[in-house]
Amino acid sequence: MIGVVGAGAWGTALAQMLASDGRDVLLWALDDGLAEAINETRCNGLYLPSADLAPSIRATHDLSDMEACDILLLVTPAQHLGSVLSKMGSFPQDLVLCSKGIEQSSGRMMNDVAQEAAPDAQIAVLSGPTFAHEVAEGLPAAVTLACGGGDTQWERLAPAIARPNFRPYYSDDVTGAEIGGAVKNVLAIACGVVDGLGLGQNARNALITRGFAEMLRFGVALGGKPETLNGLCGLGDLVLTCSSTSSRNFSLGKALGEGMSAAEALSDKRTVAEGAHTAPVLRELAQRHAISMPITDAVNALLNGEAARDVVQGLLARPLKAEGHRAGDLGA
Ligand SMILES: NC(=O)C1=CN([C@@H]2O[C@H](COP(=O)(O)OP(=O)(O)OC[C@H]3O[C@@H](n4cnc5c(N)ncnc54)[C@H](O)[C@@H]3O)[C@@H](O)[C@H]2O)C=CC1
Ligand SMILES: O=C(CO)COP(=O)(O)O
Repeated sequence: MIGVVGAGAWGTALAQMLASDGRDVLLWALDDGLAEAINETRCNGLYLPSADLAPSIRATHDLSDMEACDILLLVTPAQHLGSVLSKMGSFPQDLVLCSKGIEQSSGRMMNDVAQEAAPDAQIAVLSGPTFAHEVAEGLPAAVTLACGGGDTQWERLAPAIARPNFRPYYSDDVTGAEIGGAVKNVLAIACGVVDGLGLGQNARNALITRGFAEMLRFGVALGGKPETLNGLCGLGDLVLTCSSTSSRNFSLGKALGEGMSAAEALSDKRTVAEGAHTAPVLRELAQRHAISMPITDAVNALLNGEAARDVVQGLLARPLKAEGHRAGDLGA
């Protein structure tokens, strides 16, 4: 049986997608009341109210129930993955990371967090342009499934996860896949700001393109492959998240651009805008590796309370330079 750890919007949507052909799915919810409500009403009213959940999904609040699963999809917010895994007694062979972020307290990617908790498990990363509500509706989507265990892990996971409208593409680049998902959330905040300030579509697409250059510089410097970042979990997810108010990160940026204070915009604690948590640690890592990431710096300035117009002005006033970059080039 396949298990999904985390019953937010994405965990619930993945459970619904996996159960679409009648297969059993066990969904772990942090909140006892939520697990009960899902089992009784077939609805996750807190995080994905629009979906009428399939009968083969069963929710539980008891993490030890997840030990019955032979594959676990991990879908907690990035900052909570370590604490949830530390409460689990044993793990199956395959752990599939679906969270998008970097652990603030340690600067570690989710892969390192999971590998420490479960040293014998093989880690894969599922990431791509996938708004939860669309996947839950059964609309077509494609993702990168980066398998640390290579071809043999892919052969186990692909048939367990693929469905007619949900297409995983194989990669062996766990690092690149993780970096794409984590960095695009920070860049989506910047694109939301441009929208909130009414700066137009030219500006937004300039920011997406220059943001992608940042993602590529950072990803390659940390060991990811350019072709991974050019794919669904990098460019694909960046374009989706930077173009729609369905994104919590884009919406957070938009609110900042419209004049809301960072403190107020961050006060919704129920749903997660991962970019706000990843931005400071991403900046720290970039500085440590001497990688130029001006848009990431700008998002940090915004989250620290600097006025949106001043931050944008600062980006536009940077010295003029060549656009092209080579893989491995850390300069801007
Ligand atoms: N919503 C989406 O469309 C997508 C989300 N993701 C990623 O999936 C991850 C989870 O996001 P969502 O499901 O959207 O979350 P959400 O914003 O819908 O819900 C918040 C989740 O955080 C959990 N939570 C809060 N405090 C916690 C704690 N102390 N320990 C453990 N869990 C805690 C809640 O139980 C809930 O599951 C994020 O990393 C996100 O970037 C990835 C792809 C799509
Ligand atoms: O990761 C996502 C789409 O691929 C969801 O983006 P948000 O977390 O910004 O809503």
